Amino acid sequence: MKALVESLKATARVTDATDIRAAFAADPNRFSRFSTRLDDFLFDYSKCAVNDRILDGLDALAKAARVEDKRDAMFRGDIINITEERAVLHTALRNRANRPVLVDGKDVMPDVNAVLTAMGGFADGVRSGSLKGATGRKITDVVNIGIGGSDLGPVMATLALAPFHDGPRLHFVSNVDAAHIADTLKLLDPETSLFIVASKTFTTIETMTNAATARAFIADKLGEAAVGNHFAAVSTALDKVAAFGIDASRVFGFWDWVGGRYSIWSAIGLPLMIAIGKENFGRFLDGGHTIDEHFRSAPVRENIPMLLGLIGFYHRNVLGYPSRAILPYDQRLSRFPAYLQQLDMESNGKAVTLDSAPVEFATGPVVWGEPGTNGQHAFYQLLHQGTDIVPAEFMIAANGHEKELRHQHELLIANCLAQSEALMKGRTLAEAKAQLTAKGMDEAKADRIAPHRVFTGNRPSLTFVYDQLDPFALGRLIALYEHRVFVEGALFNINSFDQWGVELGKELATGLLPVVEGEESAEGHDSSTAGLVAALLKASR
Ligand SMILES: O=P(O)(O)OC[C@H]1O[C@](O)(CO)[C@@H](O)[C@@H]1O
Repeated sequence: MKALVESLKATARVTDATDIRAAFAADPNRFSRFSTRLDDFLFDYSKCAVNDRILDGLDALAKAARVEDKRDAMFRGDIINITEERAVLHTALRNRANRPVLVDGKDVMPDVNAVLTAMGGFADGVRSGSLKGATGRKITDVVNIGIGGSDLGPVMATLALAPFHDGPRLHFVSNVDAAHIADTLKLLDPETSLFIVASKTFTTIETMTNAATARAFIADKLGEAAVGNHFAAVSTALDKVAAFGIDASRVFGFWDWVGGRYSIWSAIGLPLMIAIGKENFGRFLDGGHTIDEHFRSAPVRENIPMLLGLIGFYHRNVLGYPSRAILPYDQRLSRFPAYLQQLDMESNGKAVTLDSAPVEFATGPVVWGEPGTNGQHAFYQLLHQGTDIVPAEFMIAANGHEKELRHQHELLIANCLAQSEALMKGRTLAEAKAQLTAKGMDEAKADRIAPHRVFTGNRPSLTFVYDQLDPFALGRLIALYEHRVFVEGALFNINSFDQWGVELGKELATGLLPVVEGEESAEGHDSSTAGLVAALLKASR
């Protein structure tokens, strides 16, 4: 692998692959050669520094890393999450073909379908008003209490699918900061509120603390007996949910083979289903499923998640770019960058291989971003003229939902395309100077100002185009990025499905709580931590 990467570096140096601008000038067909489609879904990677030799090299890399074998092992239900000894089967949750999927010799599909049916019944009941609060009133507000994968997916997707939202209002409480739940409870009438406690493990301190606060809110206002009508839960730990006091008929299970950050397709999607209805939720699963079928069968040069992963690896390990920007030109995807942060960084922010050895490559990059056009007026300065190169990943719908405001959508499209064009083309010193002198600036001043107005160009970007942001398109987009993370993880030879890196901070927080509460001394902690505790205790009222 290392040798193949070195050879790719050499190829990138000696060919003119890295001069994207020149590659466009030399080849009028570059777009059609380096873009691919899945129905209405278009993936353009022509504005990346690739050519056929680079892509062949990446293909060889994928073969050497046995990416396709690893992919098949995932779909088959092999124990690929080796540190937790689990299969990885979020794909079974959207297996609309209903093909048997075996875990320990048992087909999981009947259980998957049974939970989906139960979710549908519950969602219908809440939406229609047949499932009421304890005082007989219809539920108007649903509050999801969860964090990480038990929050980000439903939050992101609910915002994304706002035009399809015809169920009760949704709220999301995740942070242990009391401000989050307090600000939410202020908006609610307890008689018409339903809380969904969403936690795979049902031990996460933030979620359990917020759930206890919500429980007290209902019990205080409506009496202890009302709690049952105002709570539901989503978890793999059904015994712990029962201990919390939520009736089994309002508990929706999933399985240890669904990672938290891959769980939007499971019962964790219940709030989304309540918002948009079970039919639309089904379309969302359909979208994910079409990408699974595509990922499993398309040849590398037509396989969008495979190409996306290979180009991601190329940017990180051949060209050495440390981050990637997710730039949806779709305001309703405003939380998509945050969602991808967890998906990508919790999956591939690792330093040990599957053989428990130090990794030989730079693993997952920093993932960040904001929707356009807002980002243009904030951080795009650095994207265009900063000293780091940040590959940009643009996404845009051909059609907005606001037909009557088509001109605004056209403006959005123009901005999206202009940004990728500007990143690629840039502006030379001569062009900058000519512009200034054309406006009447004298030569000496133009010489001084022009360097500030140079854009080096040759900055890579990818663009996704879809017809319209609907449940199907969103399902596709998420599944696509899930598989990209898989491909990159396979190339890094790491386990993308555990998250031990979040444990140490959790352990230390548990140890620090009695110190912060003033019940234990800070002795044994470093002087900075002890000093900060002392300052906070002194200032606390
Ligand atoms: O659903 P749970 O078990 O409450 O976990 C929430 C989140 O916490 C994490 O384990 C990280 O701390 C994530 O992987 C997960 O999505």
